[in-house]
Parts: sequence; structure tokens; C-alpha cells
Amino acid sequence: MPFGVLVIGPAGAGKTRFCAALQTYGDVQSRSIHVINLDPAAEDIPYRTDVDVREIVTVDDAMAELKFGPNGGLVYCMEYLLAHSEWLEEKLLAFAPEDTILFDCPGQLELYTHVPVMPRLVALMQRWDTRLCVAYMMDSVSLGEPSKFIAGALAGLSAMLQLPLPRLTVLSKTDLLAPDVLEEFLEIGSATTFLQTCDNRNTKFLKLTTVIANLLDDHSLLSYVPFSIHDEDSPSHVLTYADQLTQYTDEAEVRIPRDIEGEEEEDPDTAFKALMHHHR
Ligand SMILES: Nc1nc2c(ncn2[C@@H]2O[C@H](COP(=O)(O)OP(=O)(O)OP(=O)(O)O)[C@@H](O)[C@H]2O)c(=O)[nH]1
Repeated sequence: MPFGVLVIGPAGAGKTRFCAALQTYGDVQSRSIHVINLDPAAEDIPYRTDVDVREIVTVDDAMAELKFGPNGGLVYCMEYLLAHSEWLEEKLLAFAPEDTILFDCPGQLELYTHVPVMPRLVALMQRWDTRLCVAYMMDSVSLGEPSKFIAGALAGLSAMLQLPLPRLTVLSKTDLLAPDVLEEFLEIGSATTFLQTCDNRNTKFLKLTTVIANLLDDHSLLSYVPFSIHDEDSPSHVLTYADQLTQYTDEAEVRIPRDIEGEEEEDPDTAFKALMHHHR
């Protein structure tokens, strides 16, 4: 049974670039990482898609032919996928047990909070023996203001409540944060304390934000994994967490770095760093 990570989060949080960076890392490490695009509205995908929902349905077609708006069209497409789940099952059956599959999901959080389509899809995939976890992408911009932080964390919490899976919260685009801000945030390890350190707190809602922050702490929502497409160590950190969540390493074979033809065997980390540098 393959191991899958559902990559979810608001539009623009960095899901697609995250999948691309992990796939590149997998190429260098000779770890088989596949990406499945589950976003029927996706454009310009920067990774190799092994499976793409747009093969069977697209939001553009739903809008043109059935006169849906963009959000209604998306819900229609995901329900269409659910109704034709044998297509996805067949694709998933083709993967090997040691494969890692990243599901690049649509960004509209309504899909995880208002309609039952994603929980149903998850239940089906579990029935097909795919071990899953969720990576919720939270944009680092959320650390800029207490209200953004609360909104981002609660959006993640509400999506995760619908998906009964082990989860990790990825703090994306950390290269955009001042290094001391990131370091301090990760060191604090408590939403309540973090909000107390913010200068720009809205005193009107102080009691409310404190209660919410306590709730976040109780649910360990501050155990973030930092991620940046410009940091070559990020993919391995995230994969280590995800592997632990799904016990990937119990079954996967230990892999030997790929020998580049005619060249001396290269240290995979060095090769990955070179590749990432090249992509910048
Ligand atoms: N600086 C920086 N920019 C990033 C990073 N990750 C993504 N971005 C940028 O953020 C924007 C959105 O990234 P995507 O990966 O397309 O985000 P998404 O969550 O897939 O977006 P949707 O497909 O709209 O849901 C793009 O302009 C990326 O170049 C990062 O780690 N650092």
C-alpha cells in the first residue's frame, strides 16, 4: 500500500511549489515521489504529474457546459471525481508499496468544511489501503498579525476536523520571514505566548484571542514544520515528519543514492543543493 500526503491549504499558500520541491528532492535521493494533481482548475503545473484529475474533468468545462461559477464548478468536479472513483482507484493500484504520493489539492477551503466530498474521498482511499496523512500549508504571512495568525490556524483546524488523519502543519514561505522572527516563533512553541509577544494586538478582542490561543495550544497546533522552496533542507525535514506519521520507514527499503552515469557517485544532499540552487 502506497503512502500518501494530502497537501491542503488556502489558495496561494504554496501547495504546488511544495509538491514540486519534494518531487525534485525525491529525484535526487532516488526516492520514488509521485504527484497527483487533484485540482480540476490547476494551470501551469511545475511538476511531473503521474495522475491528473483534469484527464476526466475540468472546472473550465463545468463552467462552459453546465454554466457553473468557479466555486460551484469546483464542487461539481470533485463530486464527479467521487462518482468516478474507480478511475482514481485504478491509478492508485498501479503504485508500488514504497511509493510516496503527494496529492496536490484545490485551495478552496469550503471543500473541507462545507461539503462532504473530501472526507468521502479520504474514506475511499483508506479502503483501498492507502496510508494517508494531511499536510496543511499555512503561509508565513500569518505570523505578521495576531488576527491573521488566528484565522490561518483556525482554518487549518476546521479543515482537519473533517479529515480524520494524522496531520502536520507546514509553515510555508519561511524565506520571507526575518530569520529571528522564525526562530523566535519556533522556539516559543505556544500560541498564547506568541500572541503575547505581538505588539499589534487588538485589545478589543484580547480575551477572545487568548481563549482561542489556549485552544490551539491544547491541540498542539503550534507544532509547525518550516518550509521554503529556497531551503534545500526543507523537503527532508517535512518528509521525516510525514514518514513518522504514516510509519513509511517500516516498510520502505533503504535506498542507495543514484549513481550518475559515468560520474563519481555524488552525495545526494550535495546534488539536491546544487539542483535547488539551479532552480533559483
Ligand atoms: N518566497 C517564496 N515564495 C513561494 C514559496 N512557495 C510558493 N511561493 C510562491 O507563492 C505563490 C503561490 O504558490 P503555489 O505553490 O502556486 O500556491 P498554491 O497553494 O498551490 O496555490 P493555488 O493553486 O492557487 O491553491 C507562487 O507565486 C509561488 O512562487 C516559498 O517557499 N517561498
